[in-house]
Amino acid sequence: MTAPAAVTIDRLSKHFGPVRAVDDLSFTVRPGAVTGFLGPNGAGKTTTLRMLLGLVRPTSGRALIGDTPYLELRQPAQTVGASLEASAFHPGRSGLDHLRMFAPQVGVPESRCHELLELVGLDQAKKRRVGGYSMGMRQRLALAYAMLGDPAVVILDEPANGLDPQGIVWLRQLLRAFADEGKTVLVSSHVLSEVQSTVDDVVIIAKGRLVHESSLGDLRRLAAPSVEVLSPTPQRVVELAQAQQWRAEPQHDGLVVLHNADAAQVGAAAFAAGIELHRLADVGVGLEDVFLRLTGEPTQEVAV
Ligand SMILES: Nc1ncnc2c1ncn2[C@@H]1O[C@H](COP(=O)(O)OP(=O)(O)OP(=O)(O)O)[C@@H](O)[C@H]1O
Repeated sequence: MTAPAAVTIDRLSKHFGPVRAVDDLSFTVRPGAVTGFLGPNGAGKTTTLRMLLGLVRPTSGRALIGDTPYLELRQPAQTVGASLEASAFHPGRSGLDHLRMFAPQVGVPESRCHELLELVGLDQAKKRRVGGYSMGMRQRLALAYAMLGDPAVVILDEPANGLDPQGIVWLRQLLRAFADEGKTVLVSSHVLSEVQSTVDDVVIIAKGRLVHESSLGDLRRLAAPSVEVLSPTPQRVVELAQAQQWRAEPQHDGLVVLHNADAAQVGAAAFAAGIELHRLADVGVGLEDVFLRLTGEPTQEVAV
């Protein structure tokens, strides 16, 4: 593996005619961690990754591996491993043939192809034509392809697509092992819940722009708890909230939603203040809600 390198996206833009697919985007991805690159469909993730890999020319800005644009890397396959399109394999060739053809370019012996096919769980299927592979098997092959040169930077576009639950656990462990080795791992997804047990850091974009960049822990802290309170005296609940510095959102028929508080705190404070409550329930804001709020996606469009 070459020396670890960070990925830097610096004021990157790509316009397709009137469409601002990526719009003045900046963020960094550090070595030794798994970073989730998140955003709803059409947010600009793939376009960003394609620019990072020199496949699309930016309208403006820079995308760097370490301090070098991809196209100027001296040993690209040993530096960056990417799987952008798991469906781009030739259907008539076997998984093994795909790796074998790529191996001389990467400068690795054929034994490395077998080693990787075993690592991704395709040992039994390596001589079968890729046309007969499932989506999950293609994802595994794409991963083997990306890892052939033991790159320091690993970029995977929606790698969990098509994987079954066991496959997702396997992928999570593999990405963790890569990060533990010091690799820079960038994984895109349009579903936060799919990667929330895998990633250390998150970069969230919407409509081509950065909306959030932090550790997953910091994102979790944004998912503050909320409580639903039903009272015959909602005004007193609002006053209590003001005194306690909770944000209150009065609803209808005596219902008030309090933010940054949990049911135990509200119950105790209402009891101490002698406020009658008819209902008290935690309605915590989950991570996915925070993601939807940040990306401006209406909740009802979320598939469950
Ligand atoms: N070659 C192109 N020509 C015109 N518009 C494009 C092109 N490539 C992407 N776009 C547009 O740019 C925007 C961002 O697309 P992109 O594929 O980068 O998003 P994404 O976040 O990867 O989405 P998804 O999760 O659906 O893959 C979309 O509006 C898309 O239609």
